[in-house]
Amino acid sequence: MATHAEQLTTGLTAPAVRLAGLTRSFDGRTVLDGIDLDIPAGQFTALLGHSGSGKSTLLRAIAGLDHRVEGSGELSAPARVSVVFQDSRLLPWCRVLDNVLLGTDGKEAVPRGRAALAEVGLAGRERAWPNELSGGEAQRAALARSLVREPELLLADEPFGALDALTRIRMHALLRELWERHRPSVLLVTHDVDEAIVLADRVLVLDRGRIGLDLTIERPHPRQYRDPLLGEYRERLLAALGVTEHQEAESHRERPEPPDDPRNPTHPPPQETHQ
Ligand SMILES: Nc1ncnc2c1ncn2[C@@H]1O[C@H](COP(=O)(O)OP(=O)(O)OP(=O)(O)O)[C@@H](O)[C@H]1O
Repeated sequence: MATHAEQLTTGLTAPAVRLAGLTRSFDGRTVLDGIDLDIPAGQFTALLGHSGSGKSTLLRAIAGLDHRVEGSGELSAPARVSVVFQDSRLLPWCRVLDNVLLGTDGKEAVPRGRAALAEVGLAGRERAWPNELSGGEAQRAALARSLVREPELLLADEPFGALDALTRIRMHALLRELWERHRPSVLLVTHDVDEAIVLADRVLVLDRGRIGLDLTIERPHPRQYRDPLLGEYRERLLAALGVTEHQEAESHRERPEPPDDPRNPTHPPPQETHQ
């Protein structure tokens, strides 16, 4: 198993991520059971799985945050990796721009930070404190913080999981737009089948420590949430998760009717939830 330092020196290779026999156990319980996976450079991939199936464990291993990954696995990742979590992890004592610039240096960092904030729709909020931001705005700032590092690989662990449904839909559009502009490889961990199908070009299902389904979504973007041609993918993913349509609908009953085009919501702009 390569150390993360070794991984960092490997630079950008194709594929962006290559896992071979990746294994992780906790107290003798195997969570990741010899995972083989290539993620080509520039691909937008989503990872679905039940709670506790090991999605975050896999993401942490790829990010180099877990040094106890076992097995004869080989893990290569590109040099610049950014991770976005469900909570924005902004430092409360730093203004928004300073949060975005954390860990960067050089005189060009400040304009890059400002540009990243503008890209996520937070121009003018540079001097705000994190507690003055809504949940959605804080996640926008977290995305700006990851963008400023110009990542070759963006790892996102349920980045929209704590947001209300309308804000989530707007963030889907934003993330996809950012991907189209910068083309990093993306691995998005999510519980939300629709989020995976609308955003990603490939959806993986993690099941009993292995990749149980590896599905390429062949529909052009922007995708419409109610596109009947996405229905077949949805059914296959739900079947792989062992979930019925009814159970899935019950799991997020609060979800509003989605707009047909996520970039052009027909709903009035929602007020993003304050933390
Ligand atoms: N540091 C740890 N020590 C012990 N067990 C752990 C640790 N980290 C994860 N686990 C266990 O590994 C399993 C997978 O956890 P993980 O967080 O990767 O799942 P997940 O698919 O991301 O779940 P969720 O969707 O609920 O976030 C769980 O059973 C969890 O309890």
